[in-house]
Amino acid sequence: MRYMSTRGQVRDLSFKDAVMMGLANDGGLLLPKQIPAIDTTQLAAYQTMSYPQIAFDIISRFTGDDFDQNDLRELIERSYATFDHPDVTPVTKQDGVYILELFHGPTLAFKDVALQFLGNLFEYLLEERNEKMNILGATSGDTGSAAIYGVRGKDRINIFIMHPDGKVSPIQKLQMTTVTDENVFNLAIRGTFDDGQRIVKETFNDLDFKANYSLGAVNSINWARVLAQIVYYFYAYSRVQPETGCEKIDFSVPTGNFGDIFAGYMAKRMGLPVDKLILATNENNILSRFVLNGDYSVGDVVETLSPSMDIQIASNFERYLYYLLGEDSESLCGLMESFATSKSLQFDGQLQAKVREDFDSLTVDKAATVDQIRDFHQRTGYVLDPHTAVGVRAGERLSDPDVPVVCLATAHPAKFGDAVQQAIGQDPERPASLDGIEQRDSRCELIDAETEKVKAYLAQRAR
Ligand SMILES: N[C@@H](CCOP(=O)(O)O)C(=O)O
Repeated sequence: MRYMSTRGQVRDLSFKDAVMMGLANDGGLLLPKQIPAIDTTQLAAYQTMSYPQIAFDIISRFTGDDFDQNDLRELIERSYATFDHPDVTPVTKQDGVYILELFHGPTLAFKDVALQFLGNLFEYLLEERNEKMNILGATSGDTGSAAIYGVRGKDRINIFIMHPDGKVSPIQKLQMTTVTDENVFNLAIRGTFDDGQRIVKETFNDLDFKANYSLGAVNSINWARVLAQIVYYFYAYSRVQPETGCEKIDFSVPTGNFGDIFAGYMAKRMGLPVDKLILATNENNILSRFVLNGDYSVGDVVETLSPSMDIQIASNFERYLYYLLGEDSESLCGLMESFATSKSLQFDGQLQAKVREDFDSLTVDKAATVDQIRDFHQRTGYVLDPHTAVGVRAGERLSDPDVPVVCLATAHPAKFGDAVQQAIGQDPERPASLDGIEQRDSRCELIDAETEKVKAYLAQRAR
């Protein structure tokens, strides 16, 4: 199994090197050269396998022979032992829709599924290579704490996480800033998540800086993030298919940075019988406009009730474009260059039709999000977080009545108490991990959204 960049200049990496490289050194994103296929016999076998067993089966198809398989199995088991549910990502049926609960990890969001794994993977690879790493990441709310929990206290790693000041929920902020381990640095940037993501990319694209400070990536620009997220699509299918008897399945995915839904797209390419991937967005609906009209043009970031999706430029979109353009790096580079200056891409009817073979989409605004949380709670007693509400709204509106729909529950409602309170007039139940969080010590620095300032900050505190 070898890896190459969407932009064609990085051509032949091992899995381990791809994980360590994060963003490809030519500015593109890394992808496996071949996509392993999972056949119907294996799909059936998953029905009696646990989450970690399925995870091992899938992940090991992407790691190649130089990864000791016993070590990999142990690493995966350890990563999911931190979840508070025996099924890791349980599926529950509520009023006709299946909810895939991805929020049973330490920081109550789907990001834990990949970042518990990636934290352990980094530790393992750094030990093996006798190296150190400085992680630089950007978050709109959930990746930050999940990444911090994935690597806190780890010997060879320092982590620097930027979040947009004042634009994440109070609990999201506390989950990051109350981790005061020596290796954790929180930066509140004066800007948006897109500024943070731009700073990450500009810093990684300075190849001398990247090498001098051994930069590591925890955002979904890192292939290992996408890989670990592919697993739960197969897991959900293995639990829902036997119950419904239906061969096909729809997934509805609250979408911001396009990493989660891209993992679903990869699962489909591997052979998972996905009928439709429903891309659910809030008012920051650049991806929805792309799916419905071929219009990928950047607007201003709007603050919504689902802050983790307050994103305009979705980094994994490039991975999808690579496939959409027939794996043609040259055309992709042309498009990315033109996007860098114009901030807009328009796709013709033929490409739009190709997109619609896999995706459908709906924009769910603030009022509809509140209405969805309230209405769903009245119908089922189940409390949705605002991101999941966006996904469930889209799933209920767009799925085919003959095809079961699985909605990805990306975060626990307790992370977004204000939105829930607004919708149902009561606070969501609080998991024990949040007990006393407001009283804990916290540490965070405010900084301008300028790449050079962030680089200087990191350089002074690097391992
Ligand atoms: N929604 C994310 C934004 C970063 O996305 P990632 O998947 O690339 O880490 C967040 O909550 O931080």
